[in-house]
Amino acid sequence: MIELEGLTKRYGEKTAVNNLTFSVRPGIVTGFLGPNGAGKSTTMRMMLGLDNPSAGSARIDGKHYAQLKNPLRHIGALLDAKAMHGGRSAHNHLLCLAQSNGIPRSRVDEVLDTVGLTAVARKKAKGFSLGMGQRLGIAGALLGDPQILMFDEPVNGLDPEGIHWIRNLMKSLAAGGRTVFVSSHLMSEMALTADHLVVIGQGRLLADTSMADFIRENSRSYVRLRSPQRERLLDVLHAAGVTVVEAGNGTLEVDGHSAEELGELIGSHQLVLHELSPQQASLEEAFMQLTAESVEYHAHTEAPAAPGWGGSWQQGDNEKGA
Ligand SMILES: Nc1ncnc2c1ncn2[C@@H]1O[C@H](COP(=O)(O)OP(=O)(O)OP(=O)(O)O)[C@@H](O)[C@H]1O
Repeated sequence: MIELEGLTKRYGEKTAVNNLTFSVRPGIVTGFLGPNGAGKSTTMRMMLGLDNPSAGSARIDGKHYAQLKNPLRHIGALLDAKAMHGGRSAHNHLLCLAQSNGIPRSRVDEVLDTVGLTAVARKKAKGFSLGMGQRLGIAGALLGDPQILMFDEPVNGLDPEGIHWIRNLMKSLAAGGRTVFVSSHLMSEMALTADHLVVIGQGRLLADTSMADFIRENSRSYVRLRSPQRERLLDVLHAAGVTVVEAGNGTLEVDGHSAEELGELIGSHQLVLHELSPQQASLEEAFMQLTAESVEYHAHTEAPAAPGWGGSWQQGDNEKGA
């Protein structure tokens, strides 16, 4: 269990993390979301005792990180996969970690096997691809067989097979009763992995809720209808007091009624339907909706773009090339 209480971090005038209070519970995967610069990494660093809070506290199993006797046995973390001695082999990197943390050396081969790096265990880490580096970082997090795992952008640089692997790894760690806390900007991946979400924006807590509730509360759900008897269908819906939005291409959208209710109503008038489908927004849409106000770095989309080119247009770029 991780518990934050009023956690705050100020850098001069800038409040990077602002009075965060939430808990990360065992047995589920908790996703940690926020736009760039929202304060996710700073929060994670404070949880691991790498940064001192300006106010408030972060507790790991009831203790500050610095009070943990064998920290790697309590919490394993992947923060920055590149933060390792590149001249060491994967095996030696993990062996050093094990020896300095009272972890049996037998764990080194076990975790190398878990992350699929056994074949390259004697190769120097500096020659590793981004994805291999991520796997080695994850091996380091698993080394002490901790009950709590924290991953900052773990799928960075991983190929589809690697992404699938880390998703299953996190789910199985949680299913085994561990606490799993993971940040990612890949919303589609987060939607498949996390059960619970903590969302922050400009350092403040915006949501602490289940994935299903988050999507429901921050997006519009509606039912999409298509019928070759469109005019008659509109008459039936209007007569029943149902508000309909015409979405183009003959498609109708209805808010506030379930697909079951609409199906019963339309069926009772013996109308033909080509589509009756409940629509739920994606996590990405719900996230954009919630965080729209707190995005720190917006791209400029107002600038005129060259025909057929979707990027932003800056005068300077043109001048440089002239
Ligand atoms: N050492 C520091 N000194 C000054 N400002 C900092 C420092 N570390 C972070 N910040 C600022 O604090 C804010 C939060 O940064 P942080 O890296 O925690 O955000 P993040 O949510 O992890 O972002 P990203 O998704 O881009 O990784 C940013 O505005 C950042 O510029």
